Amino acid sequence: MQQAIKVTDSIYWIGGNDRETDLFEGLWELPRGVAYNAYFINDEKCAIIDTIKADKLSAYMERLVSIMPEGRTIDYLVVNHMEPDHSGSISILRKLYPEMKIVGNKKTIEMIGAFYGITEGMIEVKEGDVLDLGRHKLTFAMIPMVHWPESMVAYETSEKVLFSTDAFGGFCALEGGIFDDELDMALYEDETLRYFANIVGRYSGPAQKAIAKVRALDLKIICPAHGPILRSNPQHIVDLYDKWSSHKTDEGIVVVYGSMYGNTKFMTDTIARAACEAGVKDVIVHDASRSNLSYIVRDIWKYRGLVLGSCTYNTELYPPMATLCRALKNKMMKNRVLGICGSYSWSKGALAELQVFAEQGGDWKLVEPTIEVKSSPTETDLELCRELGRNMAEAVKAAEAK
Ligand SMILES: Cc1cc2nc3c(=O)[nH]c(=O)nc-3n(C[C@H](O)[C@H](O)[C@H](O)COP(=O)(O)O)c2cc1C
Repeated sequence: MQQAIKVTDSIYWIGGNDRETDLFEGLWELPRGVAYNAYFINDEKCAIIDTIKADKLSAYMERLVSIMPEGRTIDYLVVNHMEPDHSGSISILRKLYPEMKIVGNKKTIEMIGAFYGITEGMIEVKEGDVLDLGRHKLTFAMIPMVHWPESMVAYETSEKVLFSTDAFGGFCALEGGIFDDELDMALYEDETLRYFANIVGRYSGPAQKAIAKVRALDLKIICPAHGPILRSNPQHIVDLYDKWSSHKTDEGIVVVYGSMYGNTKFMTDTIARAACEAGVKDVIVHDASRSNLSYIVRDIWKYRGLVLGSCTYNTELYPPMATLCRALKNKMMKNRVLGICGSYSWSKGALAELQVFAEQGGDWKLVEPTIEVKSSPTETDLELCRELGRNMAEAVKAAEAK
């Protein structure tokens, strides 16, 4: 039977690792899996923080019963977030522990009714309310839109533990270790950024408000809903989320191309080479057709510069490039520099759409020249590509100097 893992003398991890789901939310690749964290607090009253995705319930239940004291029941289920990777087992838990009170805010309670048809046995909490378990006391704070409207966190005052829901979480199953000091956190950081950029990034404004609340707490341990538990240096993850949600970027350029026969790729490779020759070390090239969108968005979130190059396809932007532009617009990114180029053979189309994206797709400073090539780039076109590469390099360096 799977065992609960001790976080403190009375708090236990009862979550599960998912290495079977290929795509998180049906979209984002999970080559290293994902963890759904949930916690049990043993006190005069027993409480659970969150449930788990329904098909991972068996590991969760094994861990729970491994630590449940004899003759006790679950008094409270705290629901910090209603996304079904955390809420998916509420109905079964309620059947197993019919006396268990479900604790959530007004929006949580509405959602529990809508998702699971449960309307009885709820405790509604508001900002600052305290749930008394005995020695442990949970104080609730609302963090709407990090990641859903009902998202909230619970801070346990006696042990200074924050149950932070999706905030400060990341992709990657917990590989043996579950605490930051048991793992090579450098490996987890990329997956945490990929999670942030794709799941939370759009809600950077709300994330900043949540971070301001967290900064006011005396913190010993952060227990997020995904990714490692942060106990050796919990401030580090807060600093990372703060950096990413305030749109602070590293010096570097992401180059993404959409190309069927290599002509547009020739242009973007030329731009990438010129940027490198102009002194930018981090130049990352993605093929929009082949890189999973989540990796492209992760890298774009990290670096200040972005170059988009697309061929024209049936009068429009090449479809994977259109998908990327749409995703980036949705993210409402700020403080970035952008270079664009396009190719066509008769009607044009791609570059015009990239120009619209440059104007309406976020806070992008357009770097000249924009380049449009008929079929295959000439030496004159390639010289313009080199110029764009050099100008991009200058722009990302100048932005850093500010
Ligand atoms: C299926 C297909 C559809 C295309 N549709 C258009 C189009 O509507 N208008 C246009 O000007 N060129 C169109 N083109 C031409 C390409 O955009 C052009 O040849 C471009 O240089 C190809 O770039 P690539 O080598 O990077 O794929 C199309 C090409 C293909 C293969």
